Order: sequence, then structure tokens, then C-alpha cells
Amino acid sequence: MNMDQLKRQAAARALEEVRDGMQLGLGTGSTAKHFVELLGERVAAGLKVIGVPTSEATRADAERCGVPLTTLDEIEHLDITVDGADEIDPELNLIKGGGGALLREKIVAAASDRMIVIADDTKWVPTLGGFPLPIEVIPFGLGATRRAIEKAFAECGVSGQMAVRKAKGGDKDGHVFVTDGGHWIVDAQLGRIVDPPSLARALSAIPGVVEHGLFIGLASSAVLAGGEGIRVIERRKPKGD
Ligand SMILES: O=C(CO)[C@H](O)[C@H](O)COP(=O)(O)O
Repeated sequence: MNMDQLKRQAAARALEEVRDGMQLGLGTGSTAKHFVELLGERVAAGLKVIGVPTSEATRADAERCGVPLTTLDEIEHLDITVDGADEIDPELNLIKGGGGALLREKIVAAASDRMIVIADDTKWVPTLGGFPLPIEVIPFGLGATRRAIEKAFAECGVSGQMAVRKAKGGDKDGHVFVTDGGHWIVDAQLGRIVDPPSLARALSAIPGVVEHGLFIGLASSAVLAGGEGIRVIERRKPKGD
């Protein structure tokens, strides 16, 4: 089974948790796209749900698949968000933002009763940090923000190269990548993040940082698809801890 088939399997398993009448957060990325497509098939067969997309790309996919959409201004809470991840550790802390949608993804996950992470099992790691940590920043004063980020890294026992993300492919190829919110992303190659909650707090305190890709205490469960089948890992602590 190839990687794409594994991603679709994980998405199909998460879909089993969806019930009639649910309000859903719809994640971003190639795995979440499978979920949106499979959800669209169920909607066509009569399932009544409504979704909040975490990016303009997911909005377009959901519209194409016939999934009705709303916003967090129109509804008060979400039952489940289903989203992918770039890395997942045994505490179900995540690195997200490889697709650049981390800000909306975090807002939507935080507004949900449950966040189900779907992934192929290569995303499961003992310690976060192999994947470059995306940090969404305001372009104004970027030099000062980068220095503050470096200081936060040093205080949290990590270090590594930072690079402003560039768009790959399409008509924006090679230009600075701009998020749906109009911000930039700095990717930090940290290697090993010894204390993700401390680093998350330190980065959140920097004025020029809009959001970062450390999702701490947000995921309720992870559905991991691999060559030997599907593993579902439940978070032990309550959401938010
Ligand atoms: O965080 C994300 C987008 O901002 C994605 O969920 C993450 O990058 C995983 O993507 P994929 O399912 O394509 O591997």
C-alpha cells in the first residue's frame, strides 16, 4: 500500500466517528483532503453535517465535494476537527504548519470538543523537532522578531537555522510564501525539541509571532495508518492540559 492509500485509510477511520448533525473542523493538507473527499461522499448519501475549513484550499475542496460550510462566527463550537500533522509525539503533541495553515488550524482545533489527527505512521516520532518548526510572523520588524525567537530557543535549550519560507511551484514559485492571513512563515530546523510546552509558551509571548506550529494538548486522538494496519492512540490527559 502506498503512502496516499495509507492517508486515505486513516481518513476513513476518522470518518467512522462522524455522526449526523455534527459540526466539523476540516483540516488542511493531503491527508485532510482525503477526509474532505470521503465526507463529501457521505454527504451526497444523506449525512447532515456542516464544516469549518482551516484554509482557502480546504474551502475550495469542500465546496467541490459538496460539504456545506459555515464559520466560527455563525456557530459556537465544533464537535470534532479532523486534521493531519507533520509530527506526532507520544503525548500527542504535534508539529503542524507544513502546509502553511497553522493559524486557522489552531483556532479551529481549539474551538473543537475533540481533535482527531490523521496520518501515515511515518509522522509518529519519539521527540518533536525533526520536521522544521513553522512559526507564523508579521513581516514588519522581522529582524527583531527573529532575535527574540533565537533568545526563546536558547532559553528552551534548542537552536537551529531559521529560513523564511518560499512558495514552491505555481506562479508564486520562489517568492516569499504568504499565509491565508497575509503573514510570513519562518521554518526553524531544531532537530530535537526537549520541552515542547515550554517552547510553545516562549514563542507565544513574542509580539511579532502570530502563531507557531506546536500544538500542545489539543489532539484528543491520533489515527495512524501503516503497513501493519491502523493504530488509534488516545490522549491520556484531558484536552488543554
Ligand atoms: O499542518 C498542516 C498544514 O498546515 C498539515 O496538516 C500537515 O502539513 C500535514 O500535511 P499532509 O497531510 O499533507 O502530510
